[in-house]
Amino acid sequence: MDSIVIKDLTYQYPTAEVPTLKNVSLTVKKGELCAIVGANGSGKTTLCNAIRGFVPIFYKGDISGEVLVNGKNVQEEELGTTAMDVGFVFQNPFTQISGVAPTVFDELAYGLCNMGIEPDEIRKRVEEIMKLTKTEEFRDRDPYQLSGGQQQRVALAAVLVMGQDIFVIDEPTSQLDPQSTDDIFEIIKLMKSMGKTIVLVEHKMEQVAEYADQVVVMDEGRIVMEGTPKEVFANPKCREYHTRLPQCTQIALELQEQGIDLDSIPVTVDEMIQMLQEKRKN
Ligand SMILES: Nc1ncnc2c1ncn2[C@@H]1O[C@H](COP(=O)(O)OP(=O)(O)OP(=O)(O)O)[C@@H](O)[C@H]1O
Repeated sequence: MDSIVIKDLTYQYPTAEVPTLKNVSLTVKKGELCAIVGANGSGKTTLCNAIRGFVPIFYKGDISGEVLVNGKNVQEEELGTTAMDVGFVFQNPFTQISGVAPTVFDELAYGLCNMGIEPDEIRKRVEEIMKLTKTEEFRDRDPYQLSGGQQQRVALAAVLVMGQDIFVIDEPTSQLDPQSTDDIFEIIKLMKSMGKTIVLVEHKMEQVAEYADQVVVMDEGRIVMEGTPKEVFANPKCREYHTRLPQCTQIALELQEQGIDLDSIPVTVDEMIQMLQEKRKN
């Protein structure tokens, strides 16, 4: 089953002279992680905003084509209704925090309280998600006094607790150090294991190669490449779109350019190890 279906979407902001999204078509299957990559300004965030219905309902502007989320046309929904189906995580966790909850526990409970869920059920769901996301250690702390990485973990836990099936996560690790980035990807891995559908904008290609089922490369508002991480990153065309490659892919391509014969181009460290082991055997 498909969670998100985008059909020939063209969108222009009211103040822009040209469309920001041009004839974008994309299908994300239920339970899969679709990574959107591409240069700054290529339209990744605008595409995310189209999935959650903010484009055009909030931003206005001209739109043609369709965005279906769980079979519903988001342009026909009222602003905010799509949030019942799609959980959204922003680049800056500071903007995600409600500002009304004195502790991390209350922050996680806040959205559920607004939905009118029974207190016992709220407590149960919050405890469970805090355990799964390893945010228990912050439970009594003020969300604003956490580090950026800790805040981002809380932001992910706060959307996960709401129970939607689809998450749109826009550059969650852009301000984080390597350890905090790994912590965020542990939660993304957890979301995948729970069968969630994820659209992730991310510039860290090692993690994209490891976790994505589908990679979409955007350039100047168009989808210019699409496929599995291997299909996209091992294709030399990828380099034309200002997209950095996973480090091991980069090394393999450079070895090949130096005349070293490789049987395949790896996109993850595991694949690279396997390839070198097989080469040693032959
Ligand atoms: N509210 C707006 N009004 C007019 N133009 C906008 C608006 N928001 C974004 N744009 C323009 O749309 C284009 C795509 O922006 P968008 O933020 O979607 O790109 P992006 O790929 O997410 O970039 P980044 O990697 O820098 O976050 C840019 O040229 C940007 O200036």
